[in-house]
Amino acid sequence: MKIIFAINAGSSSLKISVYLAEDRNATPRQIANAQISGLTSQSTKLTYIRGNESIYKNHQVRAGSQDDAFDIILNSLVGDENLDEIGSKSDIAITCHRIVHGGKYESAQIITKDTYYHIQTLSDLAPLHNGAALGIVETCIRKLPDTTNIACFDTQFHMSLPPHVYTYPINQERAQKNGLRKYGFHGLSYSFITRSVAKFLQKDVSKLNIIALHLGSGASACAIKGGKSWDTSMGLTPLSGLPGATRSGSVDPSLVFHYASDVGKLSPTSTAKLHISKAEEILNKESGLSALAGTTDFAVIAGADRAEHPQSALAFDLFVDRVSAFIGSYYVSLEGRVDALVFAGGIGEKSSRFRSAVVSSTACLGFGISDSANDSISTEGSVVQDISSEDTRSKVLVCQTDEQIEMACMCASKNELWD
Ligand SMILES: Nc1ncnc2c1ncn2[C@@H]1O[C@H](COP(=O)(O)OP(=O)(O)O)[C@@H](O)[C@H]1O
Ligand SMILES: CC(=O)OP(=O)(O)O
Ligand SMILES: [Mg+2]
Repeated sequence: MKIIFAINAGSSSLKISVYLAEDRNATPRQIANAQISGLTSQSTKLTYIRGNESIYKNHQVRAGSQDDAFDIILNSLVGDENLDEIGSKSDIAITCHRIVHGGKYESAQIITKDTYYHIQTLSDLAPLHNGAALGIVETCIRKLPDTTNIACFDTQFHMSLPPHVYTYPINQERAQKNGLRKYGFHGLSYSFITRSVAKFLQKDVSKLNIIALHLGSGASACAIKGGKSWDTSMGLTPLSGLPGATRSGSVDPSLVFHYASDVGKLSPTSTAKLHISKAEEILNKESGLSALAGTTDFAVIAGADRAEHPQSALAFDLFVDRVSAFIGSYYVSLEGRVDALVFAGGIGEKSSRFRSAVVSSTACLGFGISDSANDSISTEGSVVQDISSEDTRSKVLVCQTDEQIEMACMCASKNELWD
């Protein structure tokens, strides 16, 4: 029996789930889940569930960074006298970390000095993520000396992208030398979505074709063909593709040169560990929905009165337009053989208004939803919920994605951790 900590440092949230793993063949059982959300907004909130009991729901806390959030959650979990399975920090046998950029790693890696330094060299390619996640890895090495740290990569699921999709039309010698290609992210989520939707539709994973949308603070789309990633909207870094809470998504690459005279300089928040230019800072942290609507909270954007808040209406319409364009593109690249369109991530799971707008703008592809099913999605309900209308050509589903259980399963099945 082992206790597994699964840590998911997103760009606006920190989510930690705790599992008990009986042996390498059993699915780890969740015993607690804690998350701090709103790290890019003024109000950070803690939600903590032990077993089936809600201990805190949207409880205001002060956390300015992923590091602060980690300290709060670790203290809540280890300090909880009623969480019987954890007597002390040394009970935590395995800690898995979601590392957004894993370069060419094809499987989860036990974190040694070498893997740590390699992941650090990739930090410039995931400026909102790798550095923050490595900060938490360092804290775990210091505060949980008995745990084995494992890196689980967002990029792994996309290793199946075909060459004509992952190649950029640039000098190929330079591309290969510098690893300049489409990597794709949110892979732990897409891997979970693929397994869960195949089970829901009672289809063999290897025969499943879906268009999946992971729409959170970072947003991406993925065409999944025969259960494998076939195309995805993020690229070398998580900046390209769809706009995010603070990210521009794809823009004309020349825009950077027209923005301001000093965009090529290092930004003031650049450090010895992370070299981020002013241009990268603007496009990653000062753009996206927040630049248009003045908030990163999509519930506020979707709920705003269109006449009174035209900026929110613009942000909403622009996001619908960009998401719909990827659905159209992926529908074609899957040759119209699409079992389901799947919504996931904070926005995909919680905004019925957004799902409705996207499905109506892609109705020409045969997608249709039932308004009553769409309005009654419950985040406490089943993992996959069906919102399709009777006459839809492909199913339209909502999946409560879970990157933490994906990591816990990946790690629990590693033989070397049980020997
Ligand atoms: N009730 C809601 N309606 C619409 N959007 C929501 C709601 N609650 C949260 N969100 C959006 O979900 C996003 C967070 O999604 P999540 O996938 O948890 O983020 P992260 O990218 O940090 O992992 C926030 O940017 C917020 O705008
Ligand atoms: C890759 C990425 O953008 O992740 P998140 O949405 O969790 O910030
Ligand atoms: Mg996320």
